[in-house]
Amino acid sequence: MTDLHAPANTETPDAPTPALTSEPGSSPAPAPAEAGPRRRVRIDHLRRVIVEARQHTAYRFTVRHSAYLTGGARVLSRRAWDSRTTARHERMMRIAEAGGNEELVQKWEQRAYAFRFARHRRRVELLQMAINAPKAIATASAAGAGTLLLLGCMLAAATDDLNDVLTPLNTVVSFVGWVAFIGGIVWEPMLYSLPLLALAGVWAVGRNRKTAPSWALPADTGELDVLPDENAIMRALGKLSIPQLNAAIKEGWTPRWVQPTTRLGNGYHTQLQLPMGVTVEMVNAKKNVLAHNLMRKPVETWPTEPPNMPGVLDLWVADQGSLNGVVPPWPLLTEGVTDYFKGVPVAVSQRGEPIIGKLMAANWIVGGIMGSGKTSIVVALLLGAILDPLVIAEVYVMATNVDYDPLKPRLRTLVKGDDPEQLRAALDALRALSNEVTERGKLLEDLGGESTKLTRELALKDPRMRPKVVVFDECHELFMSKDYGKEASELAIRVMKKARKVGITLIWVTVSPTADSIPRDVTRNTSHRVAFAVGDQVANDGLLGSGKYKAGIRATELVPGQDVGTAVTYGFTSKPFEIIRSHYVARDPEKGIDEVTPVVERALKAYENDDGVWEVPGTQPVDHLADVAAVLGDELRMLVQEVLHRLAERTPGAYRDWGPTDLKKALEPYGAEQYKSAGRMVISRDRVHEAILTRLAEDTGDEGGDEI
Ligand SMILES: Nc1ncnc2c1ncn2[C@@H]1O[C@H](COP(=O)(O)OP(=O)(O)OP(=O)(O)O)[C@@H](O)[C@H]1O
Repeated sequence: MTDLHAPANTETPDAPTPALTSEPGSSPAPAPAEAGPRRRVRIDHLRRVIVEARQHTAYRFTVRHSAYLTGGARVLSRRAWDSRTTARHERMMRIAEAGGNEELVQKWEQRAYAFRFARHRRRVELLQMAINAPKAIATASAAGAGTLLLLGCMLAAATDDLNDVLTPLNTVVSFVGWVAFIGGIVWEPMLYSLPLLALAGVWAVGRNRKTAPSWALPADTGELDVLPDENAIMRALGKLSIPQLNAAIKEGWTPRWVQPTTRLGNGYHTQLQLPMGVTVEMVNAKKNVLAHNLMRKPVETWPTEPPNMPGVLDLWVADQGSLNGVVPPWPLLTEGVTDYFKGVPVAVSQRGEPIIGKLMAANWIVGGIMGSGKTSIVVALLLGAILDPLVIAEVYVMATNVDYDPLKPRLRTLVKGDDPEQLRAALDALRALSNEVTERGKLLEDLGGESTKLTRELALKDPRMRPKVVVFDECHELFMSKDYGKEASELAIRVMKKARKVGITLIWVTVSPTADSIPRDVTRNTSHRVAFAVGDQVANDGLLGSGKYKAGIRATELVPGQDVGTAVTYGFTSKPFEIIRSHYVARDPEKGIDEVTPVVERALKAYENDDGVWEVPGTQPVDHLADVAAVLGDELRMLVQEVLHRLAERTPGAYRDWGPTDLKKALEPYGAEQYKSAGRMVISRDRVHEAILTRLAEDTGDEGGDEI
């Protein structure tokens, strides 16, 4: 028993099975474990040879042109097949069915039926013709011969020569003979050249459709793709691997260009209607590929859906590298005062236009990872704010840093640190603000009369109504505090809801913009949202609002360390979002750079000498008369629309939103407003010049009066 079982027991799983064992005397078969790597080495080697062969020009040339031929033949045979059968109809039905479009399915079904019916009729007619052909040929020949003989008889009668009876018949016969002779000569070369012509045609189709593998195609050295025009966009969309989009393109979809590609700021703007079954969200999910296809960085490519145009893809593609250029210096760096009620310059848009940060009736949230530029934009905003002598500024930084130290002389309060003591101070500030908004509300009622919100005149009337800017930096420390967080959240929401009208601006700054660290209602009630580079979708939507990431509004695409000072924002313009590049008021004590302190000194001086009167808000004094005169140039008269257009082009920050009424309001005091001429509203150059001269005379007169 033991012997019988012994061989079976000695077999190990690795031992070769009897069938695989080698013949006695032959070399042993290689172990299966060794076969794997060797085969892999051979495959790798083969793969390398194939890839290296692609480098050879002759090889690429051969493959390319052969592929043009086969590809062209494939395209043509497919076209032929499509035209002879109902394959195209079936395909369209499948697409319509997949898109749930019943109506379209039925339409294609009807077309397929009509096609089959017509084809059947054609075939029946052909068959009928083949049956009738011999009879028809015989009849035609007999009729022809009869006519020719008749002609011959008439000829013979006219010439009195019997031989002429057959003359017409002979002429026709010899003509046919000549045709056959010429045909015989031409036929042979034609027979040989026809396949060549067909081959050339097939090759041309293949070349046109670029049917060769991409590695074999000639290198495209053209710069064309850099311009994101309609063709480039179609090519880019076609390579997004969105099945519904690919199917539509394959079936010859041509989009409706709602807005053909036009130059807009530092980029190009296009709007197109997407085909059925393709949403803007689907395109957005492939935004990185789209950017790549358009030879841009994701942050330079902005596919969005305009709020009032469902199904339309709004695509703004920035110029390559437009985010890398230098941001102009802060306009108030060396001179100028501001007006809290008109806002302060903080950035330029990606399109190069100045961005004015609103303070009145605005609240801000600024977020982003460490070192992304949060403090710098808030410092620029604060510097702008304190350049208005009316503004009271307070800063609570719930961390220990020196970022706001240079502003201290002009700040009413600067609290720094994340100990309970400082958190408590921030909470107290919120408590005080909570009372203040109520008080200010009452004061506004008493002082304001008709006015529903604080104005400069009211703020000047009563020191208790001076505008106030309060910064809470690293505010998540306060909101997440076990002891103070809950109360702070409630107070923050309460203050923000009432602060708008009474001239209090809250600025929340955080590195952690999640629902746990910032109460949802704080974000919801914030008008100006600034997202510098953020780590993920949660932080993105925490700052910009829920659903923004999905809609393609993504600060996650800003590259940390590279896009410092660049932010995706909401609420700055009427657009669904705006990319801004903030001005940087530099300060680096180690390098001996300090642009902040001189501005603070200027602000302090203005504050101390404050007589409540200053010339200009914003960056530059805006002189409407001078600006209108400048855009009029040498024109005697100009249409109002043209003047507005030129003003907006010249100083977009001041005139972008202007309409005819604004223009009228600005020029009316000088008697230079628009009037009707030949049925159209125009501005007269002479009137504007006259107004400037009158103003000048008045100004000089005033100065002279003072001197006396
Ligand atoms: N707009 C800008 N242009 C150029 N450099 C900038 C800009 N903004 C910030 N920087 C540079 O980035 C550095 C970090 O900026 P900032 O302190 O504003 O970032 P932050 O997000 O507040 O960082 P943290 O969270 O660590 O405080 C600055 O010291 C400056 O060198």
